[in-house]
Amino acid sequence: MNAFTYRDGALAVDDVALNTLAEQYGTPLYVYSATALDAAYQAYRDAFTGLAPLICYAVKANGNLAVLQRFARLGSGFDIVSGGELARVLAAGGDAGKVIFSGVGKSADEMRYALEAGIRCFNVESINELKRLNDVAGELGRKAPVSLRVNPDVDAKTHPYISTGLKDNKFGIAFDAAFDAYQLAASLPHLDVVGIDCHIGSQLTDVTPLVDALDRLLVLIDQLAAAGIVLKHIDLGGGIGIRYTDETPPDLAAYAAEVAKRLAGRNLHLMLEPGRSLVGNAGVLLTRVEYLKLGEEKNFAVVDAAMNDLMRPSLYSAYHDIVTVAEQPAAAPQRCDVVGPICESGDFLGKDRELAIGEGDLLAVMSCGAYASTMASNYNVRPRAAEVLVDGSAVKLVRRRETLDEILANEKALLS
Ligand SMILES: Cc1ncc(COP(=O)(O)O)c(C=O)c1O
Ligand SMILES: N[C@@H](CCCC[NH3+])C(=O)O
Repeated sequence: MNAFTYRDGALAVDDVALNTLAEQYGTPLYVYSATALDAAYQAYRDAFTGLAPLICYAVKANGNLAVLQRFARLGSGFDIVSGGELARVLAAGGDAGKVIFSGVGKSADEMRYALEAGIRCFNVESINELKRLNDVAGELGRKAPVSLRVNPDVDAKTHPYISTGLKDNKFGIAFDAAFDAYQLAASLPHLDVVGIDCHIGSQLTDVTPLVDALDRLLVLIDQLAAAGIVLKHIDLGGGIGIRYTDETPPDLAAYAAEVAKRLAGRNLHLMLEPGRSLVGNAGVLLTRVEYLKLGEEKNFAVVDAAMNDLMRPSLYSAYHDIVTVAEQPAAAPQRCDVVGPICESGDFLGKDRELAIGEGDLLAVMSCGAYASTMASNYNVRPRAAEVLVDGSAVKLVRRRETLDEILANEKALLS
């Protein structure tokens, strides 16, 4: 189901035409569909029914508080990678008892914060992190629940920047070193070894590598059990891809069936950390054409959104569909690069797109619910865009457009 469809001549989400949102809130503007968020979460629930997994939404994909609140109300847990993300989850009413903390560089302060908040589990990524966590938990007189993130060395077959489960990636504890790491963890007095996890990469269109990783973890789980280290949960990470253009996203039910087959008869609670697949197609970025620059070699549509708003095309050459909000625009179609106002040649949202546009027209950059606003910056002193959440006919502003005062305030206060 696509949440964004043409209705009465304009692209709309639920009962709301996107041009009315652009007029009211200005552009660039992120628009999210509450219905699509709920549907994506429910799709996981339905596919994995029977396994009753704890779904820990990966906050890094989209940390807007309204999005987190929506998932929290549906019963979701959260996968975080920083103290900042934990603060967001708590501010949104998320349950600390359903939070897992991933990431290779947890600071002692972040560990303290998470321990005091009472999170569910630390996904530990190195021996030295185990030792640090043991020390911090000891200082607080607590036991830290831990899972080891095992790097299964399987090829997720995705973009090299978002592949995480190979030997030469920085993530996790090497498969061959994991058994010894567990023995160390079990011997440390302030750690409680509860689980195992892996996350091999993002935007996967084939579940085979995920299932291969699961098979590898199960071998280790059995070796550990034989040595008296009995784990309570297995966390398979995220990684399920979405359709940006012509990809076929994996079938969740088929993935769940493979997992169920392998977990049958084992006393292991399943956890998942989906990010992109819960939010990616629940959002678009609205932007207006400022100028058309028609040239001999190339045409450019200079729009008011840029790489600071949406970094994925510049960073990964990622493809996002770009469509006119008007269903039948007046202009004749022409081929152009859709570029932003930033002083970088890499500042583009799309290349060689056939678009029927004139200056002032409104465009929607599709599939912008994940890794879009969260990766935004103030480069070229551009304010972060506003964000709205549409639910049926209700529209809620969930992030104001940043003001220049807000951007300047920090340093201004320190000027002498
Ligand atoms: C540890 C961890 N968990 C979960 C995710 C979410 O991944 P995705 O958005 O591909 O579902 C990521 C990001 O790749 C991650 O690094
Ligand atoms: N930021 C990446 C995904 C990174 C996943 C984090 N481990 C993207 O936009 O596709």
